[in-house]
Amino acid sequence: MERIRTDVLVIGAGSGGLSVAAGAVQMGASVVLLEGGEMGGDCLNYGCVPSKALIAAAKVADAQAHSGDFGVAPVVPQVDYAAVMEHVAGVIAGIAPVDSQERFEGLGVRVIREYGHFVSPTEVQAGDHLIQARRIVIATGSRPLVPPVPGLEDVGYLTNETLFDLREKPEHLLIVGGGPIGMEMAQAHVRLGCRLTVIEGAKALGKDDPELAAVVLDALRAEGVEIAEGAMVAEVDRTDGGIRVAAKDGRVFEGTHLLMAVGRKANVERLNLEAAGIGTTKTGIKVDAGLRTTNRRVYAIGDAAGGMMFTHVAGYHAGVLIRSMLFGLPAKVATAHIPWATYTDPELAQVGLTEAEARTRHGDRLEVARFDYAHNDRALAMRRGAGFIKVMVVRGRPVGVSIVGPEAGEAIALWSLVIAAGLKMSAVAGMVAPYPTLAEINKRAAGAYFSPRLFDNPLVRKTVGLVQRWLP
Ligand SMILES: Cc1cc2nc3c(=O)[nH]c(=O)nc-3n(C[C@H](O)[C@H](O)[C@H](O)COP(=O)(O)OP(=O)(O)OC[C@H]3O[C@@H](n4cnc5c(N)ncnc54)[C@H](O)[C@@H]3O)c2cc1C
Ligand SMILES: NC(=O)c1ccc[n+]([C@@H]2O[C@H](COP(=O)([O-])OP(=O)(O)OC[C@H]3O[C@@H](n4cnc5c(N)ncnc54)[C@H](O)[C@@H]3O)[C@@H](O)[C@H]2O)c1
Repeated sequence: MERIRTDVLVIGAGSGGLSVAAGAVQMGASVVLLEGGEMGGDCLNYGCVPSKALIAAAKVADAQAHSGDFGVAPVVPQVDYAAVMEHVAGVIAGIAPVDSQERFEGLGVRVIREYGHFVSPTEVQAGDHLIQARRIVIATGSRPLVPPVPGLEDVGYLTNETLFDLREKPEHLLIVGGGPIGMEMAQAHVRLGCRLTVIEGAKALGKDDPELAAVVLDALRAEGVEIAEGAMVAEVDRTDGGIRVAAKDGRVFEGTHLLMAVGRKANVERLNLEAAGIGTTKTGIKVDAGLRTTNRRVYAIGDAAGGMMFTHVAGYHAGVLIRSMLFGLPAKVATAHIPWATYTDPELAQVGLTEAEARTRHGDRLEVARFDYAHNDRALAMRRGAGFIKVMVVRGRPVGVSIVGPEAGEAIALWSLVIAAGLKMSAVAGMVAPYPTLAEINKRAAGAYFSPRLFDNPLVRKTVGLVQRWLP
């Protein structure tokens, strides 16, 4: 057994763990990084990167099929599914060097390719290594949650960890779960020529504002995705031609392949947390506002901490930790400015409170400013005028923004800054966006907030009248 002493031990080399390791080592700490699976974690290998690469291929197919409106003869896309998946693998391979063992060793990190588990409050064993660390960061991520549905294990099913290994196009893909994974993969596959059924136990895209989710669901249905809501899966079995899924209310769905996308489970079981006195919650490792676990020397970040499960959250957590672990400065996580986006077409994006949440919290003080993509010239030039922005404003400051429309995920970033910096709507109104851009939607929403105050205001009219009389 090799004994190692280090300042910082990071368990898990995904989005969160890599950011902590890179930051800590470059600021002078000695760092050991453990990874039992693939360097880069879920995002690079089975999550964001492959899903967005697949979505990009599907967009190309969709553009071929719908080019007629632009005066370019449409064609029925000839999709080589295996080649599409090779494109996905190629994108992963292109990004992989940034997350690789070689790169991190080059930075000075000691990388050990083993799963780790606690043997005491300050020690972790990984293979033949016993690592004692002043600070330990758990960044072990999450895996697909697979519910104990009768018949499921016998029929064989896909998850995000196996989907991108497929090389034969599914003829009829059944997706259980209408969250972001389910809806992104549904649209991508229907555009690549699969039949598609989403079986959702409650409401599809249920974590988003229902008014915005409806725009996305309508678009997916129009493209041929069958979306069954209120269909909680009860049983699964094999038929001659494929797979049958029965819902609790008696509805039955048949297809050739089954993708389970019903949520995530934090990776905590392997860690032997009891040995370190680290507590858990229903969703992950218990942490305080500074991401400290119930063991003061140990932190948990990213999906393992069980909160918002996004790559940019794991990265944000890493930044907060660097501040507190390396400099001993007080640092707390905030959530009000954390955006998320679902990369369907149209995209769905949110930061801060939804309208319903803002109404509950702020009551009559809430004002909602809206603007439609139907009045955004760039969107019209692209024939993509469906969608809108809603800005929830309290006393002149945005407390939440919801956007559905083309590239909504790009547009939401500005509002994260606005909320993080506590800026007012006047700051957004004062910005100049180049014409014609989709980003103008943000300024126009601010304009929509101020226009009733300026245009229908008797005081403003009277003042302007007076000033005009005095002006030479
Ligand atoms: C299909 C899909 C699409 C997604 N798309 C997006 C998106 O578009 N945008 C977005 O922001 N987020 C997206 N996400 C979420 C995103 O992938 C995660 O939030 C992010 O990867 C979390 O980072 P992490 O560092 O917490 O964990 P991970 O990236 O999962 O890394 C954890 C690592 O720890 C390792 N590990 C686990 N246990 C141990 C142990 N005991 N010892 C050593 N190593 C261990 C694992 O092997 C893994 O490599 C998507 C997720 C999925 C599944
Ligand atoms: N664009 C992005 O940023 C992105 C994309 C994909 C995933 N992610 C991350 O990964 C997480 C997991 O995504 P997800 O879509 O798996 O989970 P999710 O929890 O967001 O959605 C799962 C859906 O499955 C439904 N469901 C649960 N049990 C069911 C059952 N037995 N039968 C039928 N339906 C059932 C739920 O009602 C829910 O709508 C997301 O919450 C997000 O954090 C992010």
